[in-house]
Amino acid sequence: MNKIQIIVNNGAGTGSAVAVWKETKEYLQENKISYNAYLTRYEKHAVKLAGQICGKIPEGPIYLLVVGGDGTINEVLNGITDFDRVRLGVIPTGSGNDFARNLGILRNTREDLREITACIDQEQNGEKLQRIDLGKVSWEGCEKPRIFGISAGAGLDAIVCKKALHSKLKKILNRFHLGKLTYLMLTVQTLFSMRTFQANVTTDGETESYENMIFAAAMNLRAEGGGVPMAPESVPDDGKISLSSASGIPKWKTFFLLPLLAMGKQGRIRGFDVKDGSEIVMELDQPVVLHADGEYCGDVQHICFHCMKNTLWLLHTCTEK
Ligand SMILES: Nc1ncnc2c1ncn2[C@@H]1O[C@H](COP(=O)(O)OP(=O)(O)OP(=O)(O)O)[C@@H](O)[C@H]1O
Repeated sequence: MNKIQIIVNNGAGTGSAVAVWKETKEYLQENKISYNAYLTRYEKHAVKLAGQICGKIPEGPIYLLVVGGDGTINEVLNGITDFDRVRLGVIPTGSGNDFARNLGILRNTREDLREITACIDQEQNGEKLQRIDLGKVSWEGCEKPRIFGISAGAGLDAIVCKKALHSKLKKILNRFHLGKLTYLMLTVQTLFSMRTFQANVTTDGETESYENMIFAAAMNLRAEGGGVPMAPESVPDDGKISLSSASGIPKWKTFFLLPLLAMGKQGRIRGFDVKDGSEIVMELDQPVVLHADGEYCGDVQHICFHCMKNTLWLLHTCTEK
């Protein structure tokens, strides 16, 4: 069996990452499981590390664990060069952990590791692992399409993600485990200050126009932003992206509807819409902030979301949450 490879972001989350990594090492040593660990040293380092790991294991499955949050997982997904051979395990240590939460990955390190090692044994015994879709987003002038595990999107949530990346408030509130409050505060502030936009959305060849759009989130999994179910019916391996959008709703009304969105009860509200497709193209009337798994991509007008069906093998037995 190839050794387990582990990419660790010790700076993820609210300070618990170091303790989780210590517990992970203890578990692996107790169970005599050999591994190579790589600690991320700077932003985007995990992209490079994932690529190097794929390159140095010439054959057989690559058992790759990520000890980190959604940003680190996104970087790893963008660095993997051989999805057919990689089997990904996640030990969540971030502040949002939407990837893990959506897939029902437990937030108990030892339980997570037991599941991961059981999946490796399962594969060694010839049993199939679970595979999920990934999303890919490209835009005008992008050097390389960006892969996402959870979601990518334009408008309100993307602007909030961009602001949160450099938010001093988030760093302070994170210390008190109140990071989510930053998102709430930024969402309300951004909702009232942002310009809405017009969008032509083509879903698998069928075009629809939306006036005064507030956000459009292309969901690979069900929820983003710390568990907000933007696409409550989304299925992780159906070969489809769900584009969840809000448009034509007065901002004051949207403000009062946000709690319903947080509860996944937006289904029957006029102005909220979910469209499923394997390829979704958006043409916007002005540059709008775009994110992929919470990472800022650019201010863009032409966006293409594509579903990479059944691309990622997981070292988890997923229960959709
Ligand atoms: N040594 C490092 N120094 C500075 N930044 C780093 C380092 N290692 C990783 N990073 C950056 O930290 C960012 C955040 O990490 P991560 O997403 O794992 O944690 P998080 O933001 O707390 O989690 P979540 O996204 O689930 O809320 C990543 O986008 C990555 O680029």
